[in-house]
Amino acid sequence: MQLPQLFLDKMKELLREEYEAFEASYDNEKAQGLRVNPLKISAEQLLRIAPFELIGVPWVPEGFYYGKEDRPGKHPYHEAGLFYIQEPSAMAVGALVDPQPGETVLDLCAAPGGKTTHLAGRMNGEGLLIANEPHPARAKILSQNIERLGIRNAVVTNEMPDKLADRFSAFFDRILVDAPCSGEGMFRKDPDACAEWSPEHVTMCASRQLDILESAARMLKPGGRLVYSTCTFSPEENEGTISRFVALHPEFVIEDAQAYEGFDQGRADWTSDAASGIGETLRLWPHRIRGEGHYAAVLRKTDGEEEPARRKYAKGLSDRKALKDYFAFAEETLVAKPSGEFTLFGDQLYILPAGMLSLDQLKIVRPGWHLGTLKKNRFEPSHALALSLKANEARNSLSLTADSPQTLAYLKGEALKVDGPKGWHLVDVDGFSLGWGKLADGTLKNHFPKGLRWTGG
Ligand SMILES: C[S@@+](CC[C@H](N)C(=O)[O-])C[C@H]1O[C@@H](n2cnc3c(N)ncnc32)[C@H](O)[C@@H]1O
Repeated sequence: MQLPQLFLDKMKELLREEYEAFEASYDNEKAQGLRVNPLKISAEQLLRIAPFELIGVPWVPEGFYYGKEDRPGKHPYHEAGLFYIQEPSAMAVGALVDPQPGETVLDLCAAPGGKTTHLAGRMNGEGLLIANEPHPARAKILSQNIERLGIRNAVVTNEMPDKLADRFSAFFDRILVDAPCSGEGMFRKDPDACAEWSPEHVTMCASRQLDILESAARMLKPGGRLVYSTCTFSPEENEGTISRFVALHPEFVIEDAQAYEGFDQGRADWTSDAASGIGETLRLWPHRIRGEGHYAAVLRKTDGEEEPARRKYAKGLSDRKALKDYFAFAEETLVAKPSGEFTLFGDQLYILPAGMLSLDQLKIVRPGWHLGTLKKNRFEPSHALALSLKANEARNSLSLTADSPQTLAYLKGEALKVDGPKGWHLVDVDGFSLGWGKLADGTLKNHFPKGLRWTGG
């Protein structure tokens, strides 16, 4: 592939004796990975049932390489949210954030959701996860991935970081800034990143990264953890950005990020005025590990303003009479009824994650766990609700197997001939929910979303 000559010249000067191995890595086969979704299945179980060969990624227990010929993204298990296709070096970042169940966590540059879904898996449905993405179309894809993975406790916002910071000052236990960058580690995957590259673009990215970190700093609680990552190699956007940030914010210290065999350290000699501790940050190189490359820094906020004494929290619906059709649906269809603070966005019904602040004046793509639509005199469950349920959590289900023609027909949006009681049925593949169908007179009407339906043979 044709890489920008100025980029190659720069890497040669930086990497010296390692440069040849770095350049040669572009001719190697691309490492392809998937990360198991613990909200649905354990790694051991996926290894037992997956029809493709999976080999563990050494630095994350949830991560696996799959083979060149395999297409896990085109398997029904992908539709059931059992895993997320993710570049293996990117998996190191979620592990560094290390969120715990019950915490308050922000993913500030989140689309398409590789890291958000990793964080959500580690939080195990407990606590509040806010995933933000300023580009509207990308925020929608992020929201769809949250839905497919069955995540209940995430809110998706579509804001610029400074606008969020005005609402969420000193609010989060952990924040991830997976910053927009010049994408030098994406050149093999994304030809646009290669075409867009220029020294000026690198400088522009570095300045934007510092702005984003400024907002992140305001939103972190004292004692909180901030993880910064990029998929680029340029020192300006890595050691440079972090050193400038720490110089402006003495209340932040760089912590030792856990390195695995093959990981390299941040280079103090690649930036002027390197922050103390820059050598504790991580560089992942495509010629040293099986992955495209990444940079990551872990910082701790040691001091700063505490949470404001008074906060405005999001309020649930007080008039539950408006939800009578939903309650009737839940009674008839669900074994365990979702509980929490209900909220309506137009006719869309959600449950707010506990501890969510007021959503007023913010652009919200997903205010929480999406239950469905209040229609005239009836309730229609959402795809998100289906994917967040275990097969045995619905009173009626239709169990299919991955290789059955009915599964393919269902994913294509066809109606199925089925015997059983009238009403909503949760369709599952090998015990993992896939979507809804509504049964009447021996025909299951297909409610797999139109935009997700499989086309072709
Ligand atoms: C490296 S990507 C994030 C990848 C994502 N974390 C994942 O793992 O799937 C950076 C994201 O930041 C978004 N972005 C661009 N400008 C931004 C800004 N000023 N503030 C926050 N995010 C921004 C981009 O649209 C892009 O989706």
